[in-house]
Amino acid sequence: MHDASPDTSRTDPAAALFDVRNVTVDYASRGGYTRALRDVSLQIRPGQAIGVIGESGSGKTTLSRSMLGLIEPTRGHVLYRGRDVYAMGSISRFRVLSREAAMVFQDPRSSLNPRLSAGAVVRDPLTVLGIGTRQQRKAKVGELLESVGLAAELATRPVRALSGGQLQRLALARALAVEPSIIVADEPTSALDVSVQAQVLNLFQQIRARRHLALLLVSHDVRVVRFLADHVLVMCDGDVVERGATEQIYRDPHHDYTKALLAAAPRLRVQA
Ligand SMILES: Nc1ncnc2c1ncn2[C@@H]1O[C@H](COP(=O)(O)OP(=O)(O)OP(=O)(O)O)[C@@H](O)[C@H]1O
Repeated sequence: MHDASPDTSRTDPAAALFDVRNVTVDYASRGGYTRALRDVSLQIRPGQAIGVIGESGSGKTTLSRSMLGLIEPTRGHVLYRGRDVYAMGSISRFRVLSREAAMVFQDPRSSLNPRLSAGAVVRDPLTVLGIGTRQQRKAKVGELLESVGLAAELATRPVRALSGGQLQRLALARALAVEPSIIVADEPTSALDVSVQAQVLNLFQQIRARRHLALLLVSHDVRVVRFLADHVLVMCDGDVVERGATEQIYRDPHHDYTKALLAAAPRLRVQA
């Protein structure tokens, strides 16, 4: 395996946010099982952006979900700041991970409740986790909307009245509400029009830099990963076949699968 990354695994585990150790996930299927992940290890440190690329079915989503406490590994361990996620009770697992690791999904139209107002969407995680007083939550919603480039007045608008780009900004504001250490984004721009994809990618980049946020970015779109991630994991049929610093992998891929994946991708134009 080509491993150009000095800090994705094996190095000082105490400093990692996530430390995924030899995780295997099997799904039961009729007459047997599907091995979605095979002995996968990785570490994510504060502020680090890791991209996971691979074709459909390669195990990207299973990896991110197992890190978020949603799919228990068949073998191996997921540690968050040194604590084994699946050794915690389900309530502490929820409390720790929902405060520390926030998700942004592919399609905000299906992940956000269309009947809620934009403000309620952002306020919800604060209310559920009991963060701040009512007044503090209200003020924070306005700040969060503005931090993702949405006018604070949008707080009263229903979700269904917002555009795709506005919705993904809203999803990011919701994710930021709990002041997480890491954002886990699964195909965050693939449901958006091409014209707004670049804006949303730029926003992710700015917010990450401003808040020193770590990012786990799952995408089949290798251009998106190149733009946002410092390190890349290349997955094929549940295996990590290559990993390393993004530019190194993109300029000099070693594995045939990575070469094919990169060769198939068109160029992405993002204004800096
Ligand atoms: N709930 C499930 N039950 C059974 N098999 C599953 C389940 N979820 C995923 N799989 C299988 O596990 C493998 C990995 O799937 P996964 O969704 O993690 O891949 P992916 O790379 O995220 O794909 P995509 O880009 O299409 O979302 C695939 O073979 C898939 O069919």
